[in-house]
Amino acid sequence: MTVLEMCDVHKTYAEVRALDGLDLVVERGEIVAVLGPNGAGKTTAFELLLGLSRPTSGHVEVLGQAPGGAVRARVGAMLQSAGLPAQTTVRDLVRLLGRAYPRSLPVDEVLERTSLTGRAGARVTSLSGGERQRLLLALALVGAPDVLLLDEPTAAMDVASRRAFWRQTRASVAEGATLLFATHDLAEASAVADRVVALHEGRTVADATPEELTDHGRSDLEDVFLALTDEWSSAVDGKAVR
Ligand SMILES: Nc1ncnc2c1ncn2[C@@H]1O[C@H](COP(=O)(O)OP(=O)(O)OP(=O)(O)O)[C@@H](O)[C@H]1O
Repeated sequence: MTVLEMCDVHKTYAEVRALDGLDLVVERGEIVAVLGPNGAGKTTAFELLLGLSRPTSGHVEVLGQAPGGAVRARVGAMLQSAGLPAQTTVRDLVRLLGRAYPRSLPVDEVLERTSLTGRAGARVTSLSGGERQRLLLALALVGAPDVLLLDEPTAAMDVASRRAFWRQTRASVAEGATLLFATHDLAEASAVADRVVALHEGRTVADATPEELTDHGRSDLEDVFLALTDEWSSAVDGKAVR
C-alpha cells in the first residue's frame, strides 16, 4: 500500500524554485531517508506532506488522501522549526497533545519509550538539546501515528542519544508505522533507512537502497552523493552525464 506519494511536484517561492519536479513514493512499513544539501528542498517536501503549504503544481497524497485535513491525525511529525510552550512540563505537553488525537498512547508509555520518564516534571526550557529532540519525538508518537515524518530529527544529538533515538523510532516502525526522515548525515541514512532518496535543487537525483548506491565501485556514500549532484549539475548545464 502506498503511504506517501509526490508526483512531479513543484513549489516556487517568489524567485526561488524550492521543488522542481520532485517524485517520491513510500510504501507501508518502509523507512526512507531523504538526503540533500542545504536548500535541496527537504523541509519544503515535509511541509507539503503535512498540508502546511500547497504545491505550485503536481500531486501530493498521504494515505490516499490530500495532505492536512482528516489524514493529519494519522501523521506524527518532527519539524526543525517546532516551537514549544516554555512554561509547560514535559508530561503536561505530551498529555495535552495526546488529547488532540482520536486514539492516543498512554502518556507514561510515550515518556518511557523516549527515555523521558525521569524528566516528566521538567519545564521545557530546562531541557538539553537532545532531550528537547526526544520530547519532539514523544509529541510525534503520542497520537499512535501510521506515518512518521521527521525532519532532521537527530541534528542536536550526541552519538549515544542518536543510537537510542533510532532504537525507539525503529520500535514504532516495527509496530506498523511508515517513516520518512530527512538528514544530512549519509552514515545515518545508510544505517537506518531501507531506501535513500537524494534530493538536489528540488529534484530526486537518486532513489535506491544504501547497498545499491555504493554498488558501483564507490566505497563511500558521501562520494556517491557528491557524484550524483555533480552529474545532475552537469546535466543541467547541458554537458554529458556519465
Ligand atoms: N517560506 C519560504 N520563502 C522563501 N523561500 C523559501 C521558503 N522556504 C524555503 N525556501 C527556499 O527554498 C529552498 C529549499 O529550502 P528547504 O528549507 O526546503 O531546503 P532544505 O533541503 O530543507 O535545506 P536545509 O538542509 O538547509 O534545512 C531554499 O532555497 C530556501 O531558501
